[in-house]
Amino acid sequence: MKPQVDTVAILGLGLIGGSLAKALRKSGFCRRVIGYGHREPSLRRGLELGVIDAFTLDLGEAINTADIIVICTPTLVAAEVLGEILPQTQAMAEPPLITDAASVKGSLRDAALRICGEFPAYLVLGHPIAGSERSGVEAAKADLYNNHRVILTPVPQNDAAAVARVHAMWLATGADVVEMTVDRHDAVLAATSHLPHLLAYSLVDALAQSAESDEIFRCAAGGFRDFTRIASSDPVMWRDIAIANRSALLQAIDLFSNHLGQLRQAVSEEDAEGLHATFTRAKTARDDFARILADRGQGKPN
Ligand SMILES: NC(=O)C1=CN([C@@H]2O[C@H](COP(=O)(O)OP(=O)(O)OC[C@H]3O[C@@H](n4cnc5c(N)ncnc54)[C@H](O)[C@@H]3O)[C@@H](O)[C@H]2O)C=CC1
Ligand SMILES: O=C(O)C(=O)Cc1ccc(O)cc1
Repeated sequence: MKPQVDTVAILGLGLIGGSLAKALRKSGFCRRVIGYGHREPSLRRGLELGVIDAFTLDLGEAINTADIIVICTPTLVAAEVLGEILPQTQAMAEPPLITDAASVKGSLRDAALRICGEFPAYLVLGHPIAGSERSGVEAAKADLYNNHRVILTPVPQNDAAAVARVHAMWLATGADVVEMTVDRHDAVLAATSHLPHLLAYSLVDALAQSAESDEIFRCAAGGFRDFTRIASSDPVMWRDIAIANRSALLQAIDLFSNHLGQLRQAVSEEDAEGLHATFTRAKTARDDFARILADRGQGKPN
């Protein structure tokens, strides 16, 4: 691909930023990818691994040299980083395009409004729906976003050319790019991602604290492993997500608690018909979901 921009700067070179850097370098979307962060060792490691072309510990340098800045730090840090960047870019005649990969969008939209008064045309919020329970630049993979969704959440104040450029950047990684409102994004992700992580952490924590925990974990089967894989995810990342998306997450928790309460009652009353109906509905929905994933090339249809 002929380079569409000169420099992309990745702020926070971990799994998500490192994977984006690798994918962009492989695709040729930009001439070079630079890393910025507060920890030199992981940036140096990124350079050794060929994830980035260069790095800087100077935020001003990253802002002044990049055409696109992608914030890939934990969610609450991303709002702080916007607080450092936007006062500088607001004073520039031709500010770089700014985007991000954080898992919650409303908290960043609100931070941008607080900092700038009105939403900057050149800030396009986004979220790749791809990742894993692993973190850090060592886990970065060039094909992480291939055949995965990226959700952009443009607002009316956005410049259409800025949105198109972020769209093109993610397309270059092999992703399928869709658009959604900020609030819809946060409600959907609360239900499909933030609640499942909370449940996995909760189940593992509850069992780990019980007196028989050693025996429970020794005897657990594949279903327990599948259900709890995401409880190995980074606690800082998920603490930030739970706080940043608390309002939508509380609604998802309440919906789920209510449903679990009904299932509890069905078990207690030996309501075989009710249990069977619930499990059948869920199996049909899960089988449909598995087929959607298989059609997108993301797994087997089961
Ligand atoms: N891990 C996943 O599966 C996914 C994560 N996300 C979101 O992407 C973002 C990054 O997640 P990961 O790459 O998994 O985390 P990570 O822990 O692998 O990487 C985060 C990076 O940010 C750096 N960092 C922390 N504070 C910083 C600061 N003040 N200034 C500059 N750099 C700083 C860290 O040193 C680290 O290199 C998070 O907002 C997360 O919610 C989005 C989709 C999937
Ligand atoms: O590990 C998994 O299965 C995930 O669910 C990855 C993930 C984590 C956070 C996101 O905001 C999006 C995707």
